[in-house]
Amino acid sequence: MRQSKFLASLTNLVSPETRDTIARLFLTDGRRHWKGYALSFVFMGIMAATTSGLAYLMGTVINRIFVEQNSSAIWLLSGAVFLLSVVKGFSAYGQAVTLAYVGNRIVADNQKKVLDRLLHQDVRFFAGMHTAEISLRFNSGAQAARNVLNLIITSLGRDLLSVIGLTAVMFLQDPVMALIGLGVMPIAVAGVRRLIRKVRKIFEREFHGAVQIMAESIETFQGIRTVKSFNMEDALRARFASRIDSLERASNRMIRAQSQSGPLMEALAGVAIALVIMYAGWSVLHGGRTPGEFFSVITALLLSYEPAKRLGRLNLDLTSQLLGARMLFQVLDMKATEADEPGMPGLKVEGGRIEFEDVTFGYRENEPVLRGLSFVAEPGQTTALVGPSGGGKTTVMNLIERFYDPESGRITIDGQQIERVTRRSVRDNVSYVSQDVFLFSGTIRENIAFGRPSASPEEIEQAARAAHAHDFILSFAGGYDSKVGEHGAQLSGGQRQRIAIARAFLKNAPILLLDEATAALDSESEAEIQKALRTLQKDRTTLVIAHRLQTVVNADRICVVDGGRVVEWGRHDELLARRGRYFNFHQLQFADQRERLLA
Ligand SMILES: Nc1ncnc2c1ncn2[C@@H]1O[C@H](COP(=O)(O)OP(=O)(O)OP(=O)(O)O)[C@@H](O)[C@H]1O
Repeated sequence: MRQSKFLASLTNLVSPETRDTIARLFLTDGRRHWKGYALSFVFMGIMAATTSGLAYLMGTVINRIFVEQNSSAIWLLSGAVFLLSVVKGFSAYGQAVTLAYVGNRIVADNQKKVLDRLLHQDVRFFAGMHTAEISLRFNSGAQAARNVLNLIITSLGRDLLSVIGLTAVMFLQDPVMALIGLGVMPIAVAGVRRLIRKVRKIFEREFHGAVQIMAESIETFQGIRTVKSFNMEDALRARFASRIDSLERASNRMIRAQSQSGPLMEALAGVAIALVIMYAGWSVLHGGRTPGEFFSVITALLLSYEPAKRLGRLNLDLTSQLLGARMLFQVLDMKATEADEPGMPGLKVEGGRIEFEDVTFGYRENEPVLRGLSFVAEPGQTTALVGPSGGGKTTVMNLIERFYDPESGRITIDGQQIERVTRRSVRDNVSYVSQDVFLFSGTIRENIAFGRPSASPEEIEQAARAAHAHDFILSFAGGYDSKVGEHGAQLSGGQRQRIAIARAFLKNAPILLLDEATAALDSESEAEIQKALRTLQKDRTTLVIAHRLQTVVNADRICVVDGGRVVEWGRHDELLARRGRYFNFHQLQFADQRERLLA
């Protein structure tokens, strides 16, 4: 009972939240690497013992050499001091390297875990959190876990053991002097606790400021063409300057708050040393004490000053790191929003017939985008989705890919409801070629191989030929190994699309989702792409968001999507004859295109 009270009083020094975070870190990363930590603890023990030994020897040096004038002690004692210093140096090295190895492993492990967690999140999650915040959590969170553990381990190992050893030396030499020297410690601890809340608040603000600057800078550089063509540089410069300045002010406030413990510690150490000098001076001069004891205590006190200062600041230094660790845990604790139920079967595609039955879906609650949408895309045929902007065409594609699931209604492929099979199997059977092609920084070869990472160079080339991309790829000096630049910045729009088509050829999935480019390409490029797409569509169930009349005219079925429903469907001529929505839509587009041709 008494012991638990004692423990409670000790743990009351920190908040329950802090306690839980630390406990979790020790039980996970700490436990996993206990051998490494134990080894570094041994090194730290040796360091503490040698430091204390050095302080103890100081007393002997003064008494033997200076008071007793024993010349043989000179060699012995200087040899001992040298030896202790060498051992201390090596153990400091061992401790630093061991801790760094364990720490780097913890960072690497946590980064892998965070990445895994993030990859299990659905598209909705990424739409809700900025890339900058995700990457900051990814980097600083993982580092914070290491920093907390290392701070605590070094404080407990090196600093606390040193303080204990040096305190023992002080007590051995003169208990009264020791008590005077240590009497100031509780005041230091109380002083530091006051600063913690302040540091925490500033850190939170600093983190949000850093996220904002990172987010805006990413957007600025990604959208650099827009920035330049609208002459937005000056406005952006001013906006960045004010954000950066306020982050600078927050960092300064943080340093000020963190350093406020400095003057307090220095003053208290000064008081302790002055009191020891007063007492010791008096007792050496009048009380028959030897100067060696005095020197030993002063040396121990001076040596314990740095580790004691670090111990006093531990809680303060931990504050910001603990917040980082908590952010890490928030990511690690996220439920996988894309987890398939255990034991779910895979999708088995025969023809690839897609059916939407009365599907309702909205990205936000009570804001339906699809309102009871139904249609069928027959196997091996091309079904075109047309309709006004914002009508829900891309949303249909998103649901087939299972980026989102419908609120009600059923989506089936060959009779199997896609919500009842694994996401992986659905995506394995679907190729999506969108109008905004995403290329990863790397080579052209790597970007095509995204369609099937195990593909051989011959298969990659075959896919590129089918996509009418082979010739332009060879026209680059590096051929297939040419770099595409970040997001494919070094390729034209038409070239990027042909790379995307090559990816789809390589993937060879039975279902093809095609989001036709709206942007006008030059006619040669356009013709190449059309040819490539025609080959790609052969024998696949193709669902195409059509912007071109040509695609619509040739489609086996056209579905007019408006207001979240399919309002008309049929072949081109049937729909024209009906003189309904499609007819109007077609007239509008046709007139527009005629105008463009005449211009
Ligand atoms: N990620 C999202 N979060 C919230 N709303 C979205 C999201 N994506 C689309 N929407 C909304 O859903 C509606 C349908 O969008 P969708 O992209 O499906 O239309 P679309 O018919 O493909 O249009 P377009 O022809 O212009 O590409 C729009 O009102 C749009 O604002």
